Amino acid sequence: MPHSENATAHLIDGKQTAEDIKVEIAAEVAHLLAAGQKVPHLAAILVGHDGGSETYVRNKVLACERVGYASTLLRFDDDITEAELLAQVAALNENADIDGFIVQLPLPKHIDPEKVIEAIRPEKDVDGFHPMNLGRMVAGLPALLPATPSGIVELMARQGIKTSGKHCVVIGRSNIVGTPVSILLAKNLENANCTVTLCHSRTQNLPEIVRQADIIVAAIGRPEFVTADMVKPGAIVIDVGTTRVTDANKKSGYSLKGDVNFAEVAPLAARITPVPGGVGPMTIAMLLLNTLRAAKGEVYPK
Ligand SMILES: Nc1nc(=O)c2c([nH]1)NC[C@@H]1CN(c3ccc(C(=O)N[C@@H](CCC(=O)O)C(=O)O)cc3)C=[N+]21
Repeated sequence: MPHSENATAHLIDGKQTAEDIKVEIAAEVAHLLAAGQKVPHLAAILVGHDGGSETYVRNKVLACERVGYASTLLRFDDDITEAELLAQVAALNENADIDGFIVQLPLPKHIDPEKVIEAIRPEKDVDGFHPMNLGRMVAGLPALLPATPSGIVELMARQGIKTSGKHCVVIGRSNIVGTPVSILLAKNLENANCTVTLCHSRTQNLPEIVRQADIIVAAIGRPEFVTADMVKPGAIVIDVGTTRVTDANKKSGYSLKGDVNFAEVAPLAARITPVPGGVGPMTIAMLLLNTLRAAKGEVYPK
């Protein structure tokens, strides 16, 4: 179905799909309550005052309220020491009421994110960033899966996009998105079963490789990096980018730009995710799902 006439008819509605998932989670929470059990409890650590991080963490807390979870937000100034932050992580590890927690990234430069992530108990690591969860994911063992990558797989599955056997080109090799999504897409998870090519900043002939993709996952963090000349007509385009750019016409003072030049690429694509309203809301829905799985001891029995 190449060359769509209507620029919105072929949008992949991540916001609606995330809503559907939240409704399913809320029903499970109602069951837990009816059975006299405690509701899942998600905690988030936010260090500093990065505008984007504040928005995402606030969205996560709001999403908890929506599905009936308990939530705790721990805020610290960006002069918190690494030792203090590690002590906060240890306290959440020990707190039996907390089922899962995240430490919002990025962290200030004087704090080593790897050290902080490794300090999180794998069974409470609802971001799926701990090496234990990453290793289990790679090995195909039950694991808490990172939210954006599993959200991308879930989104395509729920939108009826057939990915099995297709060539997926992932652009970007970050620990949070590019690397894990390339692994998940190659697995049988939700019948993903893609043939995956992972491109990055050192890739030669990148446009030529991306043009071979049936499915493009753009996770570079550079606004409008993917242009029309890189897209095969009829491709599926998943845009993971959410860069804030100043925009005097917006009340907030900024607008969100994806990694795909939407105006150019949308007319070529069979299906495409918008920014906002695509992958972002799915990330939050999958975080909630991970929290439920952690609370139920699904991956690491309690
Ligand atoms: N420990 C940790 N875990 C993360 O999962 C994590 C993180 N750190 N650091 C930053 C990135 C980014 N991220 C997003 C989550 C939701 C939206 C989202 O909901 N976006 C909305 C728009 C929100 C807005 O208006 O800014 C949308 O695309 O429709 C975007 C980005 C999670 N991350």
